Amino acid sequence: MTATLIDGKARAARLREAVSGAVAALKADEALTPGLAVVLVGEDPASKVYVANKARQTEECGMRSFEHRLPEETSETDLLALVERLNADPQVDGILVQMPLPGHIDTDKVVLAIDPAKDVDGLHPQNAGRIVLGKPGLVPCTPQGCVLLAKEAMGGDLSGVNAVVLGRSILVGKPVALLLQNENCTVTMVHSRSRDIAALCRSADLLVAAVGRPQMVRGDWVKPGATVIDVGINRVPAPEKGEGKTRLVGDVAFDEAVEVAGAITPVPGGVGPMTIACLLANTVVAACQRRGLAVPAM
Ligand SMILES: Nc1nc(=O)c2c([nH]1)NC[C@@H]1CN(c3ccc(C(=O)N[C@@H](CCC(=O)O)C(=O)O)cc3)C=[N+]21
Repeated sequence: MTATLIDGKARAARLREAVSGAVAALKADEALTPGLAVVLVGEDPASKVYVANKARQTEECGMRSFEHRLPEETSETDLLALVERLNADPQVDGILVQMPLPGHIDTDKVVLAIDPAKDVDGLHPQNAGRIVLGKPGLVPCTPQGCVLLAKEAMGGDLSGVNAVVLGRSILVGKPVALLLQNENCTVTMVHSRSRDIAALCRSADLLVAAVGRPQMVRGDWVKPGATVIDVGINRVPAPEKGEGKTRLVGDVAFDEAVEVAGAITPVPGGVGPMTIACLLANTVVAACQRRGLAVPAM
């Protein structure tokens, strides 16, 4: 038995189509063009690629993209001043400050400075708190993408599903667990101090792997027929492709898990593309909520 592949690329393309439709309607009915500002500090090559992809897809959906590339040695004061300018700019509906920031900048301070109404990353404590309370707000993109892919694979309704979230990071594990609880799953959080991690994972009908350890989840950690969402994007050496080459692998040993699972996300082409699509959707949500407009279905 081999698992069904959950096509994150296709699901993300569908979400972007919905975003494009919503943007077209906002332009026609409200003379409103949502805008997303992305801030990149420094020269990290992977971050540069992501930021370029975000800008391109923002424009493809009919929105405005504002890119701010700052040198590595930018001071915290200057970055905070830019965030304040973007907070005050009426053309900017969403603000994303690409992580990780250089070591001399206090990331928490920067996140706190972003207007929660423009926090399309969903990282501000006010938005994190709204998830805890089960209230609508701006939901972090990768966790939202995980939920959408799980729903796609499990017939649209996650009520009563036994879900295990491996990893408890602020960026993914914790918010995914909260979102799944809001979807009426029974959620177990598994982390480095958990006892018998493999057995806990094997109890899951929905397993979300978000630990950042390449191929940690083995085939025999997966319950036969389970849905597996692999959040990991790890670059590992690939000598078989040639000297110095690398490839992307997830937190799941895909070749093993695909033989056991009912459905599984590939890496690449799984959660990654959903993250960016959810960012675009959040920009539309932010643009509408800020103006008291109804948020379109996407
Ligand atoms: N404030 C902030 N928000 C973020 O959401 C954020 C961030 N900082 N810093 C970096 C991480 C990483 N991230 C990814 C998004 C899409 C792919 C993606 O589309 N990946 C493709 C493959 C890309 C490749 O080939 O390298 C895939 O999985 O198919 C990956 C990684 C967002 N991040």
